[in-house]
Amino acid sequence: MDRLLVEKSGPLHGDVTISGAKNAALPILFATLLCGEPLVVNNVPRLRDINTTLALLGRMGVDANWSGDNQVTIDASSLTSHEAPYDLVKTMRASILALGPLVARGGKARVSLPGGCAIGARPVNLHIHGLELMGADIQVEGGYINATAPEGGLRGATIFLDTVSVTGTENLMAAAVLANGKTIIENAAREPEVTDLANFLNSLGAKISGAGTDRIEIEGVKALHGGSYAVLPDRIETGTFLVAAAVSGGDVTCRNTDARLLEPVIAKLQEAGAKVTFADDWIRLDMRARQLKAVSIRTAPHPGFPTDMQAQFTVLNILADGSGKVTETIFENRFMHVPELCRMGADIELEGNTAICHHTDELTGAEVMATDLRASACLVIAGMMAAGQTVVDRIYHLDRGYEAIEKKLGGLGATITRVKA
Ligand SMILES: CC(=O)N[C@H]1[C@@H](OP(=O)(O)OP(=O)(O)OC[C@H]2O[C@@H](n3ccc(=O)[nH]c3=O)[C@H](O)[C@@H]2O)O[C@H](CO)[C@@H](O)[C@@H]1O
Ligand SMILES: C=C(OP(=O)(O)O)C(=O)O
Repeated sequence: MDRLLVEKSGPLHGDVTISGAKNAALPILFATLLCGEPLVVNNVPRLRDINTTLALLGRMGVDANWSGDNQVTIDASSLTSHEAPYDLVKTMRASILALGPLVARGGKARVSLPGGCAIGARPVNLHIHGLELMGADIQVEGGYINATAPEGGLRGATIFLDTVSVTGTENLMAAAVLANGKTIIENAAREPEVTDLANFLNSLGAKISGAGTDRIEIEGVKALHGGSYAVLPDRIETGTFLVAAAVSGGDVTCRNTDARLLEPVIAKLQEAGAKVTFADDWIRLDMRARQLKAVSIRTAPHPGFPTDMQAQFTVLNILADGSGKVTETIFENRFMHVPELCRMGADIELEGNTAICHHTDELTGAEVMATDLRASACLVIAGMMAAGQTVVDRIYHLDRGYEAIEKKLGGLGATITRVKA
């Protein structure tokens, strides 16, 4: 298993180019199952999760391949299988996004249940319930969801989501594109990645309105046509680099990104004392000669503070002056990074779903274990601020969601080496 050796860094300086968003690219790639004509998707990040998705699409008979550094070309004109098997699904929960498109286009789907993961149980009951309201017959057996569309295909329906679910909204929105009649999703997720998926599908002839609000309407169409689309920038990768710049006292400009995607994160960075400036496609954070102050955050669905930035702000707080409370409201077990940070000398008290983070004079390098994607990123940031060397193990988590993170941080002055297993 690959590991990262992270040395203590000085202030980070320079420019870093942000990749396309993993959480937009994944639903977009699965939604290509809806379309029988050729498609090109640009600004796709080179990630383990994307390769898993291409492999899954390949198993279904889709011709899906890299055709450029960050370009994927797809031909899903003939589907030869409607199954997403456990061996691939177990490595990536987002595989559940195959369910809606498969049952909408091919009339049936057999998708392995993704199971829980380090951050929580993460059930998919809302995905299943929504498809049932659209007329699908669903049986869960032997760890698989077996779904069959009714005679004549899925029917439009009004779906109230009990809980705001990002991939739940995306799965149902995608399925509704080829359903007969109108579907309304109430209490829909408003994340920018949901809007990006809607924009992609509309560019192929879908009729979706209201994406980005909590009420999405989809008027079903008979078929989608081919086209090309560029995935939006990764707001979580951007936020991770901004936090790394802030804790190091540096001056970093993130390019190929969009500040409008990061309003809650930028607001907290400014509250923490950072100078943040931005224009259309860049964000600069300047922390030189400024004092870092702890901030309290509470995760919430968009436009609230993103849970995917929670671990990074936990590190920010332990390195800042004062104490800050980090409250996690989305996932029941998303503090696995806390014991690892404490092994590096952090002073954090866990009380239920709140981590109370106190200023720590100096972190010390240690051998730490990455438990999930954002926890891994937070351990890399902590390692750059710790005396001596930090060894981050199990970085396959990191490779799921960050494109060449050690190279990008290296370009800003960090010393991080990947050791191949
Ligand atoms: C690939 C992708 O886009 N992943 C993101 C997506 O995950 P994901 O879409 O899996 O997360 P959800 O928005 O669905 O989860 C939100 C909450 O709803 C619960 N829930 C969800 C579905 C369901 O059927 N029943 C149910 O109870 C979950 O357990 C969780 O407590 O949104 C999360 C919340 O912003 C992010 O952390 C993930 O990075
Ligand atoms: C939790 C995340 O991803 P996933 O839903 O793919 O596990 C994440 O991107 O932080």
